[in-house]
Amino acid sequence: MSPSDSLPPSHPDSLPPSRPTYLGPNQYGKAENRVVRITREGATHHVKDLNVSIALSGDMDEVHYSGSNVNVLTTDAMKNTVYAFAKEYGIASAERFGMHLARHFVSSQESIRRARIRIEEYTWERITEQHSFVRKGQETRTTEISYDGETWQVISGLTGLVVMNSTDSEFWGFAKDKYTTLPETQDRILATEVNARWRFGRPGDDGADPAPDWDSRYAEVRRLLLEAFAGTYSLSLQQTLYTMGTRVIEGVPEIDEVRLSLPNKHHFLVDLAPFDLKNDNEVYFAADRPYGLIEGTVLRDGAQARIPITD
Ligand SMILES: O=c1[nH]c(=O)c2[nH]c(=O)[nH]c2[nH]1
Repeated sequence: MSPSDSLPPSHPDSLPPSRPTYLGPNQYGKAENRVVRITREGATHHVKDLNVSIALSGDMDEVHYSGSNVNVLTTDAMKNTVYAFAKEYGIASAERFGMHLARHFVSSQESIRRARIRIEEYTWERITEQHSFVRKGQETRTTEISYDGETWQVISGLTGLVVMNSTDSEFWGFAKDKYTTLPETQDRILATEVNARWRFGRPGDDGADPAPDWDSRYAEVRRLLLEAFAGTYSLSLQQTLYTMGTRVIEGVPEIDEVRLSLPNKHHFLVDLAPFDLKNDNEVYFAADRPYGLIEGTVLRDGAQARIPITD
């Protein structure tokens, strides 16, 4: 039974007798507020990444029956509260943050009797000591093998490897037309989900060439991709893509081609000025769509592009 099921429904006696329906359990709120909070300890950054869903209930008969909004705290205000609290109080833990929000809504609004805060937390592990992170949860390893009786082609890869640099990323100097509104930035979060495929130029055929050790190559490519992402001071995701591909080609002699598809997981600084709070690159809205999609192939000198462009 969800908490809302236990709420007493509006009593039919309180309605005009002619009314054929009455309002049962109800709740409302802002779902999936994606908040990323960066805390800086010198050059060492800490990340909290939450998906916060708020559901409030209380004296909400009138808004349903007559449309009167006097008791309605806007879902927009709920969203703003998440971001403002992230700045003002930080996010020590999802539980503490959720309790803080729930208490706030119930105690600050007379019409709100119950608050349910659901939080999903995405955990980030460090790639480097300071500001590069990989999201916990296994990526998917992929491979595609073709053989025509003579020639082997092996294209291996990974999908869903989510990484973030909480600094060392700029984006400015771009072309501007009359629809360009994106502000230039000298310090932004750079986050992406690495989707990579790499083609072995010499896959071996149980004959002359010994086959590569597939598992150790996979581990090596993954490590090189992460190190290149973390270690690149980025002026664009395109530049980071090229560096990542190059690092793999340089590091693994059997690989001739790397294709990367990198969605730009945008993190927008939240404007906290309306609440008299300064956002010093601390509180971000993690948007899930639309997203930039940066794709490209990096080739060893002399190699042909053979990885199909499927995305
Ligand atoms: O690294 C980026 N490359 C782009 O092409 C682009 N376009 C955009 O709006 N933001 C970004 N960021």
